[in-house]
Amino acid sequence: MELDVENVSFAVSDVEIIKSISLKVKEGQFVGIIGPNGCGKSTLLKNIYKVIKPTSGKIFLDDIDIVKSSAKEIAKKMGVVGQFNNSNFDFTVRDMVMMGRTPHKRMLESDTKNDIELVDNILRKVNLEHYASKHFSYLSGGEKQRVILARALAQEPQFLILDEPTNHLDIKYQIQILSLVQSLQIGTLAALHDLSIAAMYCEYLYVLKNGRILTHGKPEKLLTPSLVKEVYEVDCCIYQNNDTNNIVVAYHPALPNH
Ligand SMILES: Nc1ncnc2c1ncn2[C@@H]1O[C@H](COP(=O)(O)OP(=O)(O)OP(=O)(O)O)[C@@H](O)[C@H]1O
Repeated sequence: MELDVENVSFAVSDVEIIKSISLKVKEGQFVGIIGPNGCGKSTLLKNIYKVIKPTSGKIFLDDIDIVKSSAKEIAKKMGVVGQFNNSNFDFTVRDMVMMGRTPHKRMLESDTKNDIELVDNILRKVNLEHYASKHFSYLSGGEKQRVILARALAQEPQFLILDEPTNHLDIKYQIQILSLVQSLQIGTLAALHDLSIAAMYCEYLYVLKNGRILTHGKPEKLLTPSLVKEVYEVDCCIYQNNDTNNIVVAYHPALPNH
């Protein structure tokens, strides 16, 4: 599915947090949003996954008007891994992942053999098969993050929204989870903090600053030391690793009184 965001703004008490943002995620593309803390990444994503409503603008997933459609209708197509995933209820890991099937069910419909097999399969993919009967609230941050991704995958989404999905993950799971998402070959829009990781997985990047799109492009062209300086106020060098071909961003430490 293709995401089309057109001139979306969102304001709270007349203060515009995101300003006339337009972006596209084409069929099967993995697109990243980067930018400093507080620039509006989560606010933009929340508009797209319907937690908040844009003050103006249009959001379409293929021909589905996200602003006008019901949350259940959207959940059949779009999986979401949000930033804060604390649950006040003491569900098991299996229960949490099974919740991903809800949009595809009628009220009070019980779990089918297919649902159970699907959930088992996804738990294996995120290395949580031995955690199925553990309580979600007792898990570590990284384990919780993998459960939330597993729940989104159980929705069998045709589009994914990820808000800093690798937040709590060690490097093995960062790579495992993003590779897993990449292998799905569905449209994905992800807010990411780590620029080297963003360059490794994203085909296209949008840079947000002060609630606006500052620039956008393919990582290998877009990411330059001057852009990083402008956006993050940090000096860096950027090179392509000969062994992996990955683009690597290496930061200079800040000098005292800098
Ligand atoms: N409902 C709200 N009311 C008032 N201010 C808000 C609201 N939601 C977000 N903001 C403000 O809007 C700005 C953008 O927040 P947002 O969470 O979108 O940033 P972000 O780019 O995701 O940041 P981070 O990288 O730190 O997660 C912040 O300054 C935040 O305090």
